[in-house]
Amino acid sequence: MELAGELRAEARRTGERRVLVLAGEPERTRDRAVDALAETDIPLTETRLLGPASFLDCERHEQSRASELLGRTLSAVVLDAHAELRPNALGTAVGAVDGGGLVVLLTPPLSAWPDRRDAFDGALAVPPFDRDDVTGHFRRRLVETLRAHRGVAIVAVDARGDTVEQRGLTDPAPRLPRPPPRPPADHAFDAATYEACRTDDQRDAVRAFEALTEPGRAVVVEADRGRGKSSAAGLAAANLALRGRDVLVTAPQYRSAAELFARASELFETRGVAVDAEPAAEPQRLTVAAEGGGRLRYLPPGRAVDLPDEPDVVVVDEAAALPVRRLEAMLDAPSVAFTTTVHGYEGAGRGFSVRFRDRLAESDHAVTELTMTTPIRYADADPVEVWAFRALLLDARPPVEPLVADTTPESVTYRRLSATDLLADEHLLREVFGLLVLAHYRTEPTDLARLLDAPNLEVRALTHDVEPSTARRWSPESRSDGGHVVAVALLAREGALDAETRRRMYDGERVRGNMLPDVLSTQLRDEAAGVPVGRRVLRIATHDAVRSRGLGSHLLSEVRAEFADAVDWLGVGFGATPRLARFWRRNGYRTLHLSTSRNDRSGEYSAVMLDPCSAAGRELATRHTGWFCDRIVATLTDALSDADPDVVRAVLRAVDAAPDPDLSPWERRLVAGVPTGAAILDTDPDPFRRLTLAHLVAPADPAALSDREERLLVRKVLQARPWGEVADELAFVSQRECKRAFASAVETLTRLYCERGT
Ligand SMILES: CC(=O)SCCNC(=O)CCNC(=O)[C@H](O)C(C)(C)COP(=O)(O)OP(=O)(O)OC[C@H]1O[C@@H](n2cnc3c(N)ncnc32)[C@H](O)[C@@H]1OP(=O)(O)O
Ligand SMILES: Nc1ncnc2c1ncn2[C@@H]1O[C@H](COP(=O)(O)OP(=O)(O)OP(=O)(O)O)[C@@H](O)[C@H]1O
Repeated sequence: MELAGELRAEARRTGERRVLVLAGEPERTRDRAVDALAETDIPLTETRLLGPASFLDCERHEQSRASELLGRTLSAVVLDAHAELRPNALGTAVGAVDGGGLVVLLTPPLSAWPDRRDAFDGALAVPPFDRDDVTGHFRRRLVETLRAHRGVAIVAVDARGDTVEQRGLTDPAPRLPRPPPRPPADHAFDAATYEACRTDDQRDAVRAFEALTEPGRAVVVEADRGRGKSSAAGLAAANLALRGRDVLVTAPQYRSAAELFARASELFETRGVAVDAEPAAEPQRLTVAAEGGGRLRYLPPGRAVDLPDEPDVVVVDEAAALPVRRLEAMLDAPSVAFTTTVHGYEGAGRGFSVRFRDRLAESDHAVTELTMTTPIRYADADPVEVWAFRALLLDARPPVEPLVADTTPESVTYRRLSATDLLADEHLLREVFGLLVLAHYRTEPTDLARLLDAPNLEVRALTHDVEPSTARRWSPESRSDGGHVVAVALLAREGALDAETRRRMYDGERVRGNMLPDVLSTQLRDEAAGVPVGRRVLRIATHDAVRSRGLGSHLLSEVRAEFADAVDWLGVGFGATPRLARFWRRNGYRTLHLSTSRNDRSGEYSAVMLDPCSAAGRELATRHTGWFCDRIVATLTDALSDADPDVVRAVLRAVDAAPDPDLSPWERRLVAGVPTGAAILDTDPDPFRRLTLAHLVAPADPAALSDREERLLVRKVLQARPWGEVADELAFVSQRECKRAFASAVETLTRLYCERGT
């Protein structure tokens, strides 16, 4: 097959990538792939195979282990999709191939592929659904994009021979090589640094990093993958070290920061600067040998948060992958840089924006922000990037702000969007997916497949209808009524599980989907929790230009109106923050559980809340509320002793109960002795805990205690923290002062809860 050689030649000439699809029976396409690669000059050392069969003499991984390819620079990746296609593996495969390289995709005959159910589809079939309930929309759309996009060759392979359906050659006019960037007009780092930059974007990023020379600065660089942000940080970090700064670098794995260290080492070398490197294949510590020289060191995030040896500058690479709590800890350094990937082939992460932006803005650091767009590893106009971004919706965005700016709850329409509706209208699909991406930590290509094909998921949205003057032009086949998506909710059907599934779940076996029944039956030991049926709000997001206008609440009330007669409960599990807990409470959801370990990604404790809709739902909620009230005090002094007091307050306030402190006569005398200084908490904290719980869950007078008094009760009484620590945290001038405030709070609680009926 000469086509492969031609594709490779064109890819090399243009610095772009090409895709070769070989469609047919597994063995035939595998044989063809071997021939095709042999026809190119790509060595097997620069080739990887993703799939179950070892038919090429190169490194091979299962699709589930595609992440082994992340950050690699390869000339060819062969993805064998006969047994299954995992969308994440497709994204990762494309992302790992450099300009000049080929992605080879082995598939069943394309016309039949969408209707076949494969192993990945099996994973979308969560109980009580089975594989036949899964649809093939994602793959149908994928095939359409393969057929429609430039740079994609399709060859049908069958017993009669090969049929080239499309050649994938684009015959581009020769392009002038990109001129190297010139140093900026004024710059503090030397010219050699700027000469080492590959693009104007990278130069601008390095220039922005100059700010870190001073304390009190923060620099944020956002880019899609492969734009050279780690390298920019490396060039800057080397300069800071040359100026005597101690630069601490952290990243989820050293692998990501390795490029940063590589650029820094190269710069030291070109400048002829002697460095002491840690003697290892991958030096993680470089110290400038000259007098007054600084250093560059890597520490994993868990150690970096303590800022050992008080670094001058901290560089956090791939910040979106770290929990917000860790990012916050870095703000204690004099200057900090954060680089984050917005659209990666393996998924888009907006965690950084979602929760950290506000905290950064509130910090004392002056913030400089920058975006890098020009790719470095392949040419700017690479058609394979265009195809992959479209096929996997990696660049989906919500509508631009002016289109939605005047939205109100009165101007919107509630819409039930089926997968067919979404597929019929690419704009609508992009807006829905874009909103989900923008508002959440991590959205992967697999999430798109799930949205389009999983039988247990439903999409509900609010659209804002546009005035004719601002309405975008609709293509003739578009079936949308012209509204723009301003809020979206993704709902998962859960529960209604048969006895056998419930038993397996209760015994600790993992049952896909069904997160709330799973938590309630396995962890909270209630086998019957899987009987009622519900809808879990898997995600909800409002366009950030129109938040806090009641749209999220409006969407939830429409969802309730639609489902109240059909389900036993509506529910949610989310990384609890005070604002979010308040949002759910105001919308009628009530706490049943607060997890005892932090979520890996958000770093928050997860809350489970329910809004019962039927007698069975109410029964479920009532018994779990009771158990929650019985255990939460013990958990707060133990596993949850470090939970944020405002999270604890907000989560307790959302409990649907009125716990009775029920103090014995002796306990009342103990509590009554505290305001006068006669008695102390330590004698028996238990009655104080019951009083505090009663007040935080169902206050007799919600304004009786100040926020600070309530935090003090959480920290000291519920979480049993030492007086000194509590006094410091709550900014009391002394422990005495703190104890006095405690005595006064106890006096209020006594008045509210102990004088009744005595
Ligand atoms: C299962 C889950 O999806 S949980 C995660 C929820 N989603 C997110 O955190 C994504 C980002 N945030 C958002 O998209 C929105 O802020 C939503 C969906 C939380 C709320 O939507 P809105 O349309 O703003 O809600 P609405 O106007 O009805 O209610 C506002 C209340 O929501 C809460 N809220 C508003 N903004 C935020 C925010 N950025 N983060 C958390 N809570 C918020 C507050 O309690 C707010 O009340 P306030 O304005 O008096 O402080
Ligand atoms: N100035 C440079 N000099 C030499 N190589 C560079 C330079 N900038 C980028 N590169 C190369 O381009 C590729 C991408 O760069 P880098 O890893 O810095 O980008 P990134 O935006 O951090 O990407 P990722 O998100 O994939 O980690 C790397 O292979 C790197 O070696």
